[in-house]
Amino acid sequence: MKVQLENITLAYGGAVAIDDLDITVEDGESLVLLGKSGCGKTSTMRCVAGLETPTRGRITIGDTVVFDAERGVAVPPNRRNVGMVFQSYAVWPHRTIFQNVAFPLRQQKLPKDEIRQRVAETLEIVGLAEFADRGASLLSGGQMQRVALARSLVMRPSVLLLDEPLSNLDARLRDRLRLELREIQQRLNLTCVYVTHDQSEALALADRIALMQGGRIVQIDRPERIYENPCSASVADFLGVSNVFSCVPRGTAEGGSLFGLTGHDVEVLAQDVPGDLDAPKACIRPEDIRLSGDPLRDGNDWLGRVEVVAYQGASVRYRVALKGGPELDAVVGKGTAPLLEVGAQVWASAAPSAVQVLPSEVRT
Ligand SMILES: Nc1ncnc2c1ncn2[C@@H]1O[C@H](COP(=O)(O)OP(=O)(O)OP(=O)(O)O)[C@@H](O)[C@H]1O
Repeated sequence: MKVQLENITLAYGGAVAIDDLDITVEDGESLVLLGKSGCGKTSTMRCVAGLETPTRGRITIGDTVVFDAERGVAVPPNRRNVGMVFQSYAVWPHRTIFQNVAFPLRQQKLPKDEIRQRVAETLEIVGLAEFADRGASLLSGGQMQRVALARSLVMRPSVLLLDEPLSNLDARLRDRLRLELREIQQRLNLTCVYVTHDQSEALALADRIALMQGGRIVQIDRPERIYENPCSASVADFLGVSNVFSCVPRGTAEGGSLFGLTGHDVEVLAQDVPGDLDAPKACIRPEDIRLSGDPLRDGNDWLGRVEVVAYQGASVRYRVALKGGPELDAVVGKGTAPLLEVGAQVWASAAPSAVQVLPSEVRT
């Protein structure tokens, strides 16, 4: 079901945690709230669930207004039909998986047959069908999180809220469950709001990402668009663009605008730079840097020395100290170039279209 937040403001004492927020989550959409610790992600989610009372604004789920500060409407959490999954699993260890998942349906006093059928269906969805009678204390972290997910799904919620549900799991399991979650969300056409501070999780799970800073949304868009067109250097930095440099304009040159990197002798040529930028920064994604023995002569070529080589399996990550300039990160796909050694002299090159000159921050 569609979820709409209008002008939501939430203050704890005098401190504003959410500042006049407007978001619409479309029916069947997975919206990820992404941002640094303390930017207001969890508070936003708790407002939707009814666990916090905003100071101002209105929240609508489907056609029902569940909160309206002006009209004094505040539907209690248990009547909003909102499912929640947290970082801590909150699974009862002394009960079986079946009992854990059946619990909310028993609370609703549904007939036994219906409970059995709905729990079985839900365990099938999360891949735990054959574990129904197992004691929950015998489960791994990943299985526990699946039980927690099943316990929410079994209620057939209008919207599912997930707050860093994978952060207690090890990296491999997190990767696997991330894909499983996305598959379940898409198959069931679930409306989801997912909170994370992990940009790769956000990119993988979102139909749209809402990037939050200081209780406000600074950019909201599809993952590929927000990654390719961040609105500010701080958003680019947060999304993993590790080459972000302060710069000053040096006029135009053939093929674009020229910028000098502050504190260095290096210049960069960039395309499509908006005029009059406040505290401009040049941002270059590591995968857009090419390393080779010769200059490529298509815009930007900088001579450098390989300082660090980190083999990552599918790719190799290099740190290159530019002559007279800063260090650059470059990610080179497996098999696209011979492996370089620490100390090697290389040319680092980037097309002007790969250099984005952005304001340091955007005000909303
Ligand atoms: N119960 C509370 N009382 C007072 N201040 C709070 C309370 N809960 C949150 N805050 C403050 O509100 C702001 C937003 O917190 P929130 O938990 O929503 O951020 P977050 O983005 O989810 O962070 P994290 O990723 O660390 O969970 C923070 O400054 C936080 O310190």
